[in-house]
Amino acid sequence: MRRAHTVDQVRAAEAALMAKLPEGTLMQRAATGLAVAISNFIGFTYGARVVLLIGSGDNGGDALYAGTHLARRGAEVTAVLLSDKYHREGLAALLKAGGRVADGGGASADGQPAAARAIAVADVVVDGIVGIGGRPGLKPEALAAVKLAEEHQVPIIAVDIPSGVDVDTGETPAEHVKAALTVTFGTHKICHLIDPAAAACGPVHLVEIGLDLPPAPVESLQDPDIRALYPTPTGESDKYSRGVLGLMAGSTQYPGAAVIATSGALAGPIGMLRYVGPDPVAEAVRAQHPEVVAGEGRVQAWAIGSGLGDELDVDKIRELLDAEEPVLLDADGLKALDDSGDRANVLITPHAGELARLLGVERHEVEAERLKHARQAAERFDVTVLLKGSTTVIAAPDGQIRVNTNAGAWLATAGAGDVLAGLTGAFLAGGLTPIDAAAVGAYLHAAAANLASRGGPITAMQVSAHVAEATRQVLLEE
Ligand SMILES: NC(=O)C1=CN([C@@H]2O[C@H](COP(=O)(O)OP(=O)(O)OC[C@H]3O[C@@H](n4cnc5c(N)ncnc54)[C@H](O)[C@@H]3O)[C@@H](O)[C@H]2O)[C@@H](O)CC1
Ligand SMILES: Nc1ncnc2c1ncn2[C@@H]1O[C@H](COP(=O)(O)OP(=O)(O)O)[C@@H](O)[C@H]1O
Ligand SMILES: [K+]
Repeated sequence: MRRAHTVDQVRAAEAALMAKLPEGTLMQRAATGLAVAISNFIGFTYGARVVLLIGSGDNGGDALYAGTHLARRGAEVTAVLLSDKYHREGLAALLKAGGRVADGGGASADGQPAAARAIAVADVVVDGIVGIGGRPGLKPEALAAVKLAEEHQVPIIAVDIPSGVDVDTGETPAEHVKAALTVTFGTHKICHLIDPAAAACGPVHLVEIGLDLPPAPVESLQDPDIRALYPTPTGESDKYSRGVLGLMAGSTQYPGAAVIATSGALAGPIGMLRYVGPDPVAEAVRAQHPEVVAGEGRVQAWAIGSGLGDELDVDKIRELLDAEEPVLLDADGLKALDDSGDRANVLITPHAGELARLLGVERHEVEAERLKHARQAAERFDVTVLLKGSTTVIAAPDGQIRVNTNAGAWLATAGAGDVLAGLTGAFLAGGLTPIDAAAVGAYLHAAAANLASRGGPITAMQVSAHVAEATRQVLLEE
């Protein structure tokens, strides 16, 4: 499990730990881990050219002490001070180890400010501008230094967070660093998991510093968590006890959606699938998937909505929403959602455009503030929300958040959402709660896509065809 905590939680845990340790211990732990990560990233230390962008807080202190370690091992370390306020002891240590300070203003022999020259030829720039104390955006001097690194294609390693992003929401309302690697301390922060900020982090490397943390408001499940949650059949299982899913998807307008959602559902943990829809569509489904039973009957959960188009029986869907069995509501089916009734067993799977319509806002607003809007919808409709996109945000009505970050961009292909609806519906039918079904479904969907893609284009049917192998890898790995 990857866990992300809020800034306030991190600060409280840090204060509790600092009270027990000699002064400066935590920063030394952070800086040592950071120095190792920088060395590993560059691939060598002796002679490496490292520029540190130093802001006014402890984030700059981390960078200065990491630079000190590197300078002691023969790196050419240059600090660029972006503010009159900076970590004095950190800079003194760096200078003592042979590092230097480059002035942003004063021109050197070739007429360029020394800072600009150092950045242009650096192997790596370290972003110690701001950490968890930062507000979104970059001040002009910081922005200029960051732009220069980008212009010269010098990779930036972010200390704790890419400066300029909103740490607790993952929003990026202003200019920010785009890191090749982020080295964080103690726990993940929310911006490491939620787009668009997550995309600005690059890979995130966590350095343990010994914080004792409360339960995390945002979690991201990994292989062992999926293994623990998966409803694996036992010797006692039969096709009914494994779960039967009712699927209401596809239409004469979009028959393919029914076939694709079926392929997703059959790749899940269920023992049987009942398809409910127009006869010609049911025929198409059975032609591809002869194991499917057509027509209504007893089910443990419903997946409703993918590709229904205009052929939407709103009354019927509302009846099922009001019934006891859990319901996954996707795509066109979302038009039947209203904010009345007990919906604790309902999971909705909108993309940003569909969530925008539900909330009466613009799509770009949802994309910019994904966490906020997923939470809002969960609260307002009393449902669990799985918001699709490059990172999938799952919000439960009780405030729990899960994020799935393992999807590659090749998954953005027509019909991939239908596969997800079928597959995730199958986990509801297999007995998982809406939030667990959503997390396991999204994870295995993305893992299957990665297996199918291996860096190249894929179709939705190829995604479902790889779910079994992705599942096997997760279940058998130890
Ligand atoms: N909290 C922890 O558990 C630990 C924190 N450490 C480091 O300390 C950092 C937090 O240090 P601080 O609390 O000093 O905060 P920061 O280093 O994030 O700096 C905050 C300062 O920057 C200024 N500032 C805010 N937004 C700005 C912006 N957009 N542009 C320019 N200046 C801005 C503020 O006025 C404030 O003085 C962490 O991110 C981490 O790097 C580590 O040393 C180890 C442990
Ligand atoms: N940039 C991206 N990177 C990774 N996954 C993505 C990206 N964009 C979309 N996805 C995923 O691809 C799927 C697309 O679903 P959806 O938008 O419903 O498409 P469709 O309706 O064509 O099936 C979802 O699982 C979504 O999370
Ligand atoms: K930073």
